[in-house]
Amino acid sequence: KVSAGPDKWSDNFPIANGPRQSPIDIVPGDASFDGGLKPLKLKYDPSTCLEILNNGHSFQVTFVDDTDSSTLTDGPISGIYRLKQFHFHWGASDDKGSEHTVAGTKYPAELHLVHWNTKYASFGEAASQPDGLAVVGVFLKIGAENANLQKVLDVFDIIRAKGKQTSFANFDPTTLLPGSLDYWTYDGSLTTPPLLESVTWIVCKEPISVSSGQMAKFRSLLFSAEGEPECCMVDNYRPPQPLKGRAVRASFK
Ligand SMILES: CC#CCOc1ccc(CNS(N)(=O)=O)cc1
Ligand SMILES: [Zn+2]
Repeated sequence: KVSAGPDKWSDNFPIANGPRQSPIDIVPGDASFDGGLKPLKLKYDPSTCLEILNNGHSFQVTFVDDTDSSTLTDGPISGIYRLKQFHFHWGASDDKGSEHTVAGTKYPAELHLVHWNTKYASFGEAASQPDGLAVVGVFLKIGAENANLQKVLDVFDIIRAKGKQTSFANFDPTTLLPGSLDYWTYDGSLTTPPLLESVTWIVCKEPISVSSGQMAKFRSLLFSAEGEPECCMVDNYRPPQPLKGRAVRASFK
């Protein structure tokens, strides 16, 4: 059975209409440069990479998060946030797919690296706190084939259907980051249910490349489980939500 789309989420998750929902349209001209923002410090240990899973609304690569081996520090946050997983959002065609937009521009896909604040005992505990999570967003732009991304796409045949997972070791998410770590940051939420308003968003200005053929591979995944009518996993992005007076800060001029 296909789950209800973003317009229906407020039925079960009233926070969908809350004051700090994500994603948003980032308008560079409205962002204020903040010289107090530190450079992002991302330190990932490939040996913490565990498995890759089709969870029915995206695919995610999960990490062992019982030590401070893969962390996000500095940037707009204080303390240590541990990498839990990364996943993507994409469209049915190259003209859409990202969750955040930049002055109305949609990218074909967006990478999310999800981290939780170690001042809390676990991801689940952190996810219910206003400073509990930090998600680094990276846009994908059509261009050269991305060899690092290809390592992830190469296991898609094994996780094609909802609920399928396979071990996935020694992958370094650093290889999916752009050359510049200039970013915009604002207070937001998870973009999928439970839509919790616990995310410090950190959206990189510079996209990484993906080829059109690689985007087609994303679209070969299924929302449906084995034995169900096949439903291609596409358009798994939430559209931009009202800013409701929030400030968007830029780490760069
Ligand atoms: C509490 C809870 C829970 C489920 O954990 C997640 C983790 C990531 C996400 C994806 N959210 S996003 N797109 O904002 O990174 C949703 C639920
Ligand atoms: Zn996401």
